[in-house]
Amino acid sequence: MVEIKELVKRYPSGQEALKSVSLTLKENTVMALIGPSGAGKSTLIRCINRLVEPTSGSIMINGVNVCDLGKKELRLRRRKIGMIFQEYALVDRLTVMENVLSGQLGYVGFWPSTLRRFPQEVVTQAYTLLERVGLSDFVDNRADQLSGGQRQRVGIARALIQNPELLLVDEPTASLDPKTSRQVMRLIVELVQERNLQCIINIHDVVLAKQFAQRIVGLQDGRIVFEGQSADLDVNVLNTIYGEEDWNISKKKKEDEDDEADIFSMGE
Ligand SMILES: Nc1ncnc2c1ncn2[C@@H]1O[C@H](COP(=O)(O)OP(=O)(O)OP(=O)(O)O)[C@@H](O)[C@H]1O
Repeated sequence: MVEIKELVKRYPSGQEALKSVSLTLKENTVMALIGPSGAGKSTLIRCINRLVEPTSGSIMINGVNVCDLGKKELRLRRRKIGMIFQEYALVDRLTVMENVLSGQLGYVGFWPSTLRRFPQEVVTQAYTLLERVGLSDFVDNRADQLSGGQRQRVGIARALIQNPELLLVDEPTASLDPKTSRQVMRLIVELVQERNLQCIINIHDVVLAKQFAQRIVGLQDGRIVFEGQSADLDVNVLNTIYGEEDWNISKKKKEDEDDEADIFSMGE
């Protein structure tokens, strides 16, 4: 379980990106963080594994307050937190297999120059994960030979090889086409369920958030302005989070024109 209490982040510039944020996340749950640009979503995700240092408050992950951890303890704890980034953060010149194995470096402790230096069970686990994410035919391909969707799948396998308890996912679909975005979101949700993980996804696409996350947290100007189930995410809630907008109409309607599709009811 993740329990965040009264989390504040003030950057040295004086910008208060998080203003007393509190939330709880249980196992087997995907939580989507939505909100306008600058609301504090990335800051919140990065505070959880202390890539950004919180100013005050507490972040309990399975009973441990990560804000209290010293350098060494933090390094150990981070092994239990998988991170999936927007731009994949793969090493282009390495193969798919080497990129996945690099997720284990926290455990192995140094960069083994050949696969043979990784314990056999780790290499076997990497093969199993690559099969699970649909990349068994690309094991030896260089990362820069892959499509965006395939690269994101490598990123997912790399995060999972550390056997994390918590997955932090930052804009996983930002550079992907709509179909690939859905496939990546579906894969993440399935893996969270299969492995009984907790998962927080920072995502701009509210339709994907509504379709794939169970819980939604809406941030605005560093504060939570909505927390609920995805079914509760309706036009009124969108107005609260992003400000007034006619979410279903793309242009002014002529009198005799048919109603436009209700984009936001997709998948309901
Ligand atoms: N390193 C930094 N130093 C100073 N201010 C920062 C820093 N990083 C972010 N901020 C500020 O903190 C606020 C929250 O930024 P953050 O990136 O967390 O928002 P976000 O919701 O993730 O935005 P986006 O959706 O555009 O990525 C913004 O006002 C931003 O300018």
